[in-house]
Amino acid sequence: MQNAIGLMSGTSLDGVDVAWLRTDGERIGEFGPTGYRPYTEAERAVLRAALDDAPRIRERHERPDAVAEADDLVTRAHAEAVEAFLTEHGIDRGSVDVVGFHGQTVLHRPHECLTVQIGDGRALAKALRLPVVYDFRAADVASGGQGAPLVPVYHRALLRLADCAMPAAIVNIGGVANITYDDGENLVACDTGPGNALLDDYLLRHTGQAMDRDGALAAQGEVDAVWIARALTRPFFAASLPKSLDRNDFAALNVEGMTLEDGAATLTAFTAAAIARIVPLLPGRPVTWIVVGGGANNPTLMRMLAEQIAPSPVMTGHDLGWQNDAIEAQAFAYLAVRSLKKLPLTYPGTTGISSPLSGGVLALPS
Ligand SMILES: Nc1ncnc2c1ncn2[C@@H]1O[C@H](COP(=O)(O)OP(=O)(O)OP(=O)(O)O)[C@@H](O)[C@H]1O
Ligand SMILES: CC(=O)N[C@H]1[C@@H]2OC[C@@H](O2)[C@@H](O)[C@@H]1O[C@H](C)C(=O)O
Repeated sequence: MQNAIGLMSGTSLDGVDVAWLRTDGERIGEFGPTGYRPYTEAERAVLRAALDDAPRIRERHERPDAVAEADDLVTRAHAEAVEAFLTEHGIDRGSVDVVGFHGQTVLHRPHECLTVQIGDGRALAKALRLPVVYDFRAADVASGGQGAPLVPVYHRALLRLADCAMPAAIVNIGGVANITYDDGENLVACDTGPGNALLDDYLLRHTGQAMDRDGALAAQGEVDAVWIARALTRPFFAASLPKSLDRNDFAALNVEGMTLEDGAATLTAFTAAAIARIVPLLPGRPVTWIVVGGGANNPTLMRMLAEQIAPSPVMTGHDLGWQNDAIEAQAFAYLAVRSLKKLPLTYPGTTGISSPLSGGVLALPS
């Protein structure tokens, strides 16, 4: 078993999640503390500017304009996050075997063999004086895979530990939402559509708030079912599995003519309806549904999803005692250990590659 620290900066652009995990890359030995280092408003503005400039990237190592500034920022924020985490929890640096560093995705176009995660793994290894595994998506995309989602293999380990009724589905609702389906034999996964990013962006534009906290606005609005039916005609929803998304693939959809409450309700319901849309494409109908990620903290979204999935009950990871907001960070700790052991990170059912594939790049501190 190895002691790993996982780091995730997700598509919500809210901050860096940190998690400690003990694992041999197969089984979860022990969960540890978790941490969070939020981005400041100024840092978020730089990351948003990087998302705007990233579509100019043609080769994955290019860092045009704001992307270069964001690259340094992401490395620095992660180094700070780990240092604070080690201090806060009294973790001896020498006891950490590896750090799994996802970085920040600024562009994801697997059909063009292009996925870009910024943040410098080698600089982070040097700053932390620890081995760092980074660039988890590149090998998969280079082999013709979607390069996402990567968490399914960790979700499978969580399901085994929880001993859930099969088939089971874990739905992660971050900026983008994704699903892992596990029936004990098949491991199937894909992105499902928007998670919270469309709603977050809408709230930011209209209220200056970063999110619809506790789904309060959406709870007061009316869902525009016609708008949702139209949005669901986009080709992504009819496409077969596997499939993945860039954060901004749905950014052109807007609810600008609606009241603020109706717009929030409609975008929230769109996330739920898009998740339900995946069910007929899965090998079977899940009997266990577990929601993880920030979206699980939004009761309006949870209610709308439960309506879509009924009669199966929908739980959150909290209900199972999981550290719900740190699961992706734990996943990158787990994937880092798998990478060191050259175990597969991705499978034909999760990203569409032809055979199970390892990935990640190791940077040593010196
Ligand atoms: N109390 C809450 N009420 C409503 N929404 C919430 C609440 N807490 C978190 N969220 C939503 O969850 C989002 C953060 O989710 P999460 O941390 O899973 O995203 P992420 O790490 O960017 O994920 P990913 O990489 O999967 O896109 C916030 O931006 C917000 O939209
Ligand atoms: C390209 C990219 O960074 N995708 C993210 C994003 O956020 C959620 C969803 O879209 C998922 O596909 C992925 O993140 C998680 C960690 C994953 O790869 O499983």
